[in-house]
Amino acid sequence: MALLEARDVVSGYGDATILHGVDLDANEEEIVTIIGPNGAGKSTLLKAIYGLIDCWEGTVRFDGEDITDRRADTVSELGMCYVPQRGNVFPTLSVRENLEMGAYIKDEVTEADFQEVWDRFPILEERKHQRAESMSGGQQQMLALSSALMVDPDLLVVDEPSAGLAPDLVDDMFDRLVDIRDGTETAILMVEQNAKQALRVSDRGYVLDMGENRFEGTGAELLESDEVMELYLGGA
Ligand SMILES: Nc1ncnc2c1ncn2[C@@H]1O[C@H](COP(=O)(O)OP(=O)(O)OP(=O)(O)O)[C@@H](O)[C@H]1O
Repeated sequence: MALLEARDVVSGYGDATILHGVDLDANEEEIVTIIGPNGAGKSTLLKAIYGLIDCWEGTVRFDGEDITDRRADTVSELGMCYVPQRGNVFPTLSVRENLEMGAYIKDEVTEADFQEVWDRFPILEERKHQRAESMSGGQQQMLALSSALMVDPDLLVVDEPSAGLAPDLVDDMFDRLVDIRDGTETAILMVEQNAKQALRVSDRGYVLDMGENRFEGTGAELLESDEVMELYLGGA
């Protein structure tokens, strides 16, 4: 059984149906990337999985449990954390305070928890007393990921980890996601616009278009598919 199983998910906003019966799996310790055109429903799918919007039809199971109708905060307690694309840090709090907020569902935060973050992202230790808003986009993204990791999730759901990064920092961000997966055994489900670069580090990927599954396969299979390349990856 997969760690995450979304089946026939139908969802949207108001009376607009955006997802028309989408399927998606993520296995333990996998990096899974959803790609597709603007407006395809990628972010909406993450929100429906995590419980930020309702699933109108279909089911979402996580770690064997039906979470279809669970609210996002209770999904976090089960071990799934979500990092949105925007507004993912508390701007006026310091780096350290942000990490404390990230760990809110833990009974106790130890210095060892912080040390893990400092070891992974030394820049965050250097800036631990600075306000989050004073850091670069990439540093804030590292902080957002680190805050989510404070509760040792089994699955990290990330909406566009490379958003707003300078092009030469994008591959570095993906390498860091691989390090996180390898170092913490956390599976990662992400949506990405930098599709080719994301698929290179992904175990598996999905192409979503107009709220429907179009293609799925290993990262390498999608990159090698002429059709996917032509239609969704901007040609060879
Ligand atoms: N809060 C909302 N209320 C109403 N419609 C929304 C809302 N959020 C998104 N939509 C609409 O849902 C559709 C899918 O949006 P979504 O953000 O899921 O697409 P996406 O594939 O993530 O796109 P992008 O790659 O551009 O971020 C779009 O038509 C969008 O306008």
